[in-house]
Amino acid sequence: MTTLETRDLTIRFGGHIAVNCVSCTFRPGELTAIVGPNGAGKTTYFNLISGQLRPTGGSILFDGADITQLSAPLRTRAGLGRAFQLTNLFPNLSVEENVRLAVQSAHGVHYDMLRPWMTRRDLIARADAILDEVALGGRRNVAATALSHGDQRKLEVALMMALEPKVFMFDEPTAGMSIDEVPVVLNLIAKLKQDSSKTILLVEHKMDVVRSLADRIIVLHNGQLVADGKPAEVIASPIVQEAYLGIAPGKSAA
Ligand SMILES: Nc1ncnc2c1ncn2[C@@H]1O[C@H](COP(=O)(O)OP(=O)(O)OP(=O)(O)O)[C@@H](O)[C@H]1O
Repeated sequence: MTTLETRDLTIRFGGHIAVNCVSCTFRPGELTAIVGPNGAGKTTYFNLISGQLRPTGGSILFDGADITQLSAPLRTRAGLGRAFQLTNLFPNLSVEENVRLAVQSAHGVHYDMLRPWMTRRDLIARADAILDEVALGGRRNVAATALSHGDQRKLEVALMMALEPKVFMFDEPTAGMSIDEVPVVLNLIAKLKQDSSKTILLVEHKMDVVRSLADRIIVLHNGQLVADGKPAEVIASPIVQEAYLGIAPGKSAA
């Protein structure tokens, strides 16, 4: 079964082809790491899938439906989860308020003067559980904008979890985090993996993170898909050794 598929997905910026005819399928219960050197097209590929960019060629299928022309918000509503950027959210609201709003949105609960949201104990409990999972319970009353970089990344993950998507897309989720903050996010992703109905895509530079989490690795290089397979096979392949890890054939990877 396939949740998500890109067919010959392509985008040109002027004369430069940032993503070049990438065909790939993503399945539930599988965490696919997307790796490749700087400028390989990983983030652009993510932006195409989540709808931040429109392709110049090819198509994207989600649950069998062609979503190539669907807006980013509609893709989110359909179940494609991409970590939010706090600038697009409510930076002056507290951590707790942000998570509650995301939970509320996921359950289709809108502002209702006759029924204050505080009566929805189930949704409040869900928001509290997510805050605990991302280890932000102690920061619940802090304005999102006042969080440390690491805590902001955790809040982004919390908001994505609150929306209960079918596909989770993580773009370097631990980038810029201090060493003691990293395990919280990695453990969260590992926990998400236990739900076999979820499809997880992870763009990641750190090979130790990729090794510990990935069921499969795809490699982008100059916008093209150059390798796709089990982590051990892909890491050992000559193209990854040379193009990505910068290791001459015949030598072993670190
Ligand atoms: N909006 C844009 N306009 C023009 N060129 C762009 C645009 N976005 C990306 N590019 C170019 O497309 C190529 C792929 O960039 P992208 O950010 O997707 O690479 P990446 O693999 O995510 O790199 P990194 O690992 O450094 O984040 C780069 O050459 C980049 O300069």
